[in-house]
Amino acid sequence: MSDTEFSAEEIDFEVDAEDLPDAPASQTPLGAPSVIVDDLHVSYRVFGSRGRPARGAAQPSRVQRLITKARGMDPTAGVTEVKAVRGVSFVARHGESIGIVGTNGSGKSTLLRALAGLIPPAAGTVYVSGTPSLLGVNAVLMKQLTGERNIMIGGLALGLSVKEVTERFDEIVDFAGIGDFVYLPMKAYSAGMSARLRFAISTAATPDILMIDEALATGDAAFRQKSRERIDEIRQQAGTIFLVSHSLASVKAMCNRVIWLDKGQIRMDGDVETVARAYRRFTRSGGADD
Ligand SMILES: Nc1ncnc2c1ncn2[C@@H]1O[C@H](COP(=O)(O)OP(=O)(O)OP(=O)(O)O)[C@@H](O)[C@H]1O
Repeated sequence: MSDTEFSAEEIDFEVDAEDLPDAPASQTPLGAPSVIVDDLHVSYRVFGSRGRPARGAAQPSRVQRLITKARGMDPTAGVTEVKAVRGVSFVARHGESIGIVGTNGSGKSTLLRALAGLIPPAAGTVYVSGTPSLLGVNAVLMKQLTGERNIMIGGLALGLSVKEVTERFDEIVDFAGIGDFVYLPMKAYSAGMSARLRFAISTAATPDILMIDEALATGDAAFRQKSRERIDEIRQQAGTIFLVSHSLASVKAMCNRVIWLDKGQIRMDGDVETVARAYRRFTRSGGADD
């Protein structure tokens, strides 16, 4: 779950729309399926929650109750199951760039993490052809280390060799536009600088399947333009991109298909114009159904 909360009014529909022409029709013919999602369900189990457990929620076992008690928590408190993704199915192909939109809590980040294999499905299956990278180095970047060290760690985590990271170092720093800040600990970076460096590292390896979660929310028009070009390059090399974003402008600029999630289910899946129009209408009506 992202730390950031957005209300429907805050969703940034028009940001830099003029700077970002809509994504051109892909030059790359769509290839074979890269990701097949078949009736995927993902749940979180929240322990120690009070109140009535969700219908069908598992009761804590004797061992779980003992652990809860040993931790000084109320052993009678229930286990609540949050069904974050409920029966999602779709096929993504090489060469596609898919935006995932939906209001807060609709399950976008959970879906992405499940596609990347970071959380196990409660039911259903995800088939992946290629290596997924969830703008992936987030987990390994360490704020107390310099950008330079983080470029090496992140590059290695993405499967590059030390030699390859060294060769691409200048290019990554240039792309991120952080100059000599690369020699300072990342905790000294602004949110925008960190986001740009993360993007630069994550796309240094041309992943087969690139998943981006809200990473482009920060960054000026020039950086967004560069990111878009990089995403097009990856797409042309027949990669698949998933972009979770609250900004319809980013989705329109970077994607050629949109999946709209609502309460953990696919509400609409189709071309950018059609889905964006319907989603905009939905959020402007305060999230009420027509
Ligand atoms: N670690 C967690 N433990 C328990 N519940 C969680 C956890 N992460 C997410 N959830 C719940 O799962 C549901 C889907 O959350 P998720 O973060 O996937 O939605 P989202 O569409 O990405 O939301 P946002 O736009 O706010 O980032 C929400 O009800 C959320 O409260």
